[in-house]
Amino acid sequence: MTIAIGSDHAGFEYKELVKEFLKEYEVKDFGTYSAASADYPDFAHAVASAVEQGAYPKGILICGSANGVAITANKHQGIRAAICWTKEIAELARLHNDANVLCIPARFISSEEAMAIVTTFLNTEFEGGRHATRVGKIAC
Ligand SMILES: O=C(CO)[C@H](O)[C@H](O)[C@H](O)COP(=O)(O)O
Repeated sequence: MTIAIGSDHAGFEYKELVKEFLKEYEVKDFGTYSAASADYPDFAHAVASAVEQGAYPKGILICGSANGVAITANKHQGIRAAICWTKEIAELARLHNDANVLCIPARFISSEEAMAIVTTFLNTEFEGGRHATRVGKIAC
């Protein structure tokens, strides 16, 4: 599985750690490529578009609070981007919401917590059933 990843400057360090951590995956990095100040929509739209078009099954976006990248990614019809700050929330985002983009708040969790969230997000399947009915009603 190839994962799409992107961040702004606030998420740059964690993005590099996630890439290192996900050695068993291929990772397509949509930037940013340094810790210099950058605008989160540039990277969130790039990752969201790639996932929406089916080029990658899942994406990971990282900024300071995760709000900016999540708000941006969720503008895309085919995207269900979830802000996750614990692995339990990440598990529910997959089980119940079939989230296809994980949004990590780098300024509010440790790197260890971030890696646990990534692992859970990538290894949890959608539960379907009543949740599929609800997910089907999200698009407007
Ligand atoms: O988009 C965000 C908040 O909604 C992210 O947290 C950004 O990383 C943050 O706004 C960046 O802030 P900075 O003061 O420019 O570093």
